[in-house]
Amino acid sequence: MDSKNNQTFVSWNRLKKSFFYASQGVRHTWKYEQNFRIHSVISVVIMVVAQLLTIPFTEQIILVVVIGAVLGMELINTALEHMVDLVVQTYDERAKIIKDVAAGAVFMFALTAAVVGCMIFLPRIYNLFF
Ligand SMILES: Nc1ncnc2c1ncn2[C@@H]1O[C@H](COP(=O)(O)OP(=O)(O)OP(=O)(O)O)[C@@H](O)[C@H]1O
Repeated sequence: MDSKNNQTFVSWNRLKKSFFYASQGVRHTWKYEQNFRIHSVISVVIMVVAQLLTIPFTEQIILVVVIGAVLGMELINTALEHMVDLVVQTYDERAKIIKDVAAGAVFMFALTAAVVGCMIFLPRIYNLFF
């Protein structure tokens, strides 16, 4: 950790370190969290299909925002799980509530993303066949 006194407006070194630590967090989550891997792969597939179906740019932006929200929520959920495990080593009803509610938040985001995906893709897929 370098000193935060004597700060310049932008320290490229600190910015580089921030990206590095953040990427380590993403890598850790990718390695240990199955849901994150599933959501990431689905996200790539969705964006590829959006290109193939030539979905308008504004709707693609909506997809990117929704996908980013789901993946970001997965990362926060993972951080919360680790924080709970750090503090609580035994069964605790409050730990259960924290983990379950955080998982519920991911679920809500994923559900919202699925609804948005259906609203964008279903009419196009329907038009392809009928
Ligand atoms: N210390 C605890 N006390 C009580 N219940 C717990 C505790 N730790 C985990 N649980 C329960 O087990 C569930 C799974 O917790 P765990 O930490 O294993 O998450 P996980 O299986 O890794 O979840 P995910 O697959 O989303 O990463 C929690 O949602 C919670 O209901």
